[in-house]
Amino acid sequence: MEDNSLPLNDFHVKKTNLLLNRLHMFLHGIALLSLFYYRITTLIHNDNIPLLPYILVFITELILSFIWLLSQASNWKPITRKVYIERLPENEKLPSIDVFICTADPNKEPSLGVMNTIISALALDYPSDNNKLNVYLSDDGGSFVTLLAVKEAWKFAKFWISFCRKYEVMNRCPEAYFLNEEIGDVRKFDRSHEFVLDKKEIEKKYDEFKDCLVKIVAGTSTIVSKDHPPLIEVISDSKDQAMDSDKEEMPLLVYVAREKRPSHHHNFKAGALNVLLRVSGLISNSPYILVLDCDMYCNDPTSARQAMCFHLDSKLSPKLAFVQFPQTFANISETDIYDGQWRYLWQKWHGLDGIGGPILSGTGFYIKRKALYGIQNVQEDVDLIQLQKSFGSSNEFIKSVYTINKPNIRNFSDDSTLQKEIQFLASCSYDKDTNWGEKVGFRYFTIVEDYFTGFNLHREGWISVYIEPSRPCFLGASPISLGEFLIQNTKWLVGLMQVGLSRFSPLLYGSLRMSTLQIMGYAEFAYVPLCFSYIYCLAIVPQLCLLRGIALYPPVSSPFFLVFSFLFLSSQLKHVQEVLSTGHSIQTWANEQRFWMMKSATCFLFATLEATMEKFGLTKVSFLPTNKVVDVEQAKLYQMGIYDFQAPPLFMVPLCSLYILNVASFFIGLVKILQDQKGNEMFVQAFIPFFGMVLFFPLFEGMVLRTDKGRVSPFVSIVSCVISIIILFLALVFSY
Ligand SMILES: O=c1ccn([C@@H]2O[C@H](COP(=O)(O)OP(=O)(O)O[C@H]3O[C@H](CO)[C@@H](O)[C@H](O)[C@H]3O)[C@@H](O)[C@H]2O)c(=O)[nH]1
Ligand SMILES: [Mn+2]
Repeated sequence: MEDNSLPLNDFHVKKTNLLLNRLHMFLHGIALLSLFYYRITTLIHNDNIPLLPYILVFITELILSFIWLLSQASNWKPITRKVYIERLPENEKLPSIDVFICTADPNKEPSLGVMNTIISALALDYPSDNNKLNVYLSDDGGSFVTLLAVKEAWKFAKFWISFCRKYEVMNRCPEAYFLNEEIGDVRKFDRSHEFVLDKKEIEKKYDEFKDCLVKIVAGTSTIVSKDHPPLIEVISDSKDQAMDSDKEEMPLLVYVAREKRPSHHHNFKAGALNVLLRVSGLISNSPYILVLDCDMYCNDPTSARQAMCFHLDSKLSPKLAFVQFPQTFANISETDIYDGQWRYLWQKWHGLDGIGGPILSGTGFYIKRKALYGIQNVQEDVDLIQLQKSFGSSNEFIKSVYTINKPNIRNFSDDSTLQKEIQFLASCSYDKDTNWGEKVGFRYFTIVEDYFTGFNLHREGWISVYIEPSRPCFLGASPISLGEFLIQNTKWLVGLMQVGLSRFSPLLYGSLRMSTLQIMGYAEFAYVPLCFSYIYCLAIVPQLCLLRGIALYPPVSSPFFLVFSFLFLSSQLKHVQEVLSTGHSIQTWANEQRFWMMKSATCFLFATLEATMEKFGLTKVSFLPTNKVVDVEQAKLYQMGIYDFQAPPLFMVPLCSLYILNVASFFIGLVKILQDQKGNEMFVQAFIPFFGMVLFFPLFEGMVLRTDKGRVSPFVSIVSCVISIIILFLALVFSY
């Protein structure tokens, strides 16, 4: 029985972090003010300084300081949460859950991975009688391969689920289970003869399932259709039903391919999720929804119960929109050279949790259906026209909006009116002239539907919570090559910048409706791409001025030299402290620094350009799914912690050009400093390229020392050389 006196969850403020963060904030803030003072007074009193480089440096310092200021919101009050699932009410009293899984392209998202995600969701540790657990797959590729594969997955899942339940298996993703033999969880059973036999049997079934998938993939077209009617199918084979009457209850599994027409914009993942919201509304209509990307399998079957510890907490629940778990990845290498685990980001989520809730992060969250519908309190007296404007013209669907908590499972297969209605809800024009994507459901405005939907919910007064259990509840597949990482980051940053440049800018749209800290938290993400200006300036201007003997920073003998040194040390040491306190090594600090600069020089720049161009109607932004097919060569390099520089030249050329420019400036500059005896004035300007040169030593290796496939291609090296020589030449010839 539920014990009402004991809370279902608990949180505590991370006091040491809070104190360190605020101390850093205070000291670093004062140092920044001193820097501004130095810059302004030098500008006013010193007639000899060359204006252009000086002002460039100052402006970009201001931009970086602005982003730093915004980023302090997520440092303000970091908290961590704990749940007590043993205190949840008994199974019969748990609310039902719909799981939404999205896939878009069987060529980029191999079926085996997608099916494993589906199977792991079907096997969640949650009551599956009375349709407490329902899984919906959205297939945006509308591909026959996926439909056939789902049917096979369902057949295998029946055996798999009973195996998992019988032996209390923790890792319910079959591929992962058979890959990393689990010892701890089945210790009770591992010596039993029965277990050994059952395990052999299920492993054989899994191999058969895999063989079957291979055949399906080989024999079916994987073309992604952009022009097809909606297809919705409840997966179950009635033939087996009688035979299986003694077997366990299975969750419901529904395959949904929404209608696609070239003439209709499909709004990417947000569009797909909204179709699932509507379709599931007429079938299971669960009050809570778990959203998963097709490559994010359930690694801990208790995630639903963990989430319910918040959703069923009577104090939190009325305002709680979603419970966010971190995105963790199964395939991060030891060295994590591309910062694929997003350590830095999830730290921020703890901080945002302390000021109203984490940002929605696309996958691994349990969200309240009502929050997505924009109805905090159901008002019975709203008129139908108004409701149709909000939810579209399906009266059946509108009815479902008012019966969320009374799931009314309907037998889809025998009910042709229901089938028709669902087809209508999955049609590509249903959204048109309604509030879908604007005030209802996942929001369409940007390709980062997660960030923007969460932002809107927070703005409407909802809160969210972040829980990071020690055993990751979900594990995904991270990209493993530099190129993929940079492309993926650019995609996100374009989306964020789209918001930043629009009327939805958190600074405007959020004001009056959200707390200042929360606005800052959202604004940091929307504007962080602007840091590209700082990195470009820092990687070019001081170096060129060094060659010309122009000092941009205070001499070592000046008291302001201390200010600059302090700023550098304070930011680096703060980063080191965060890295160490989250259990990582100094190597992680270097990797994160390097990757942040790489992103700034490429993703941040391109995101700003693309979002600006879109703003002026010069381009159209689209959401291309990240490639999840593993290249063996790339995987090898990645595991060894060696950079794969075979990224698109568009990314590599800026990086290599800046590197060459810095190496050249450092050595020529050093000679010049020694000749002119200008060590005092030029110290900072020699230090900057030196730091870059050392930090980016892997680029030097890639261009000069390496001969393997992942080195920088000679073409990129030559183009970069030419570009840096031109810049150096121009800098030496022109006067400022
Ligand atoms: O038109 C589309 C495009 C994508 N997807 C699905 O969306 C998911 C995420 O796509 P992916 O290519 O893996 O994007 P990532 O860049 O890895 O995704 C991150 O960023 C997205 C945008 O912010 C979030 O939606 C994701 O949850 C988050 O993991 C995948 O399951 C896709 O199949 C669709 O269903 N329809
Ligand atoms: Mn992904």
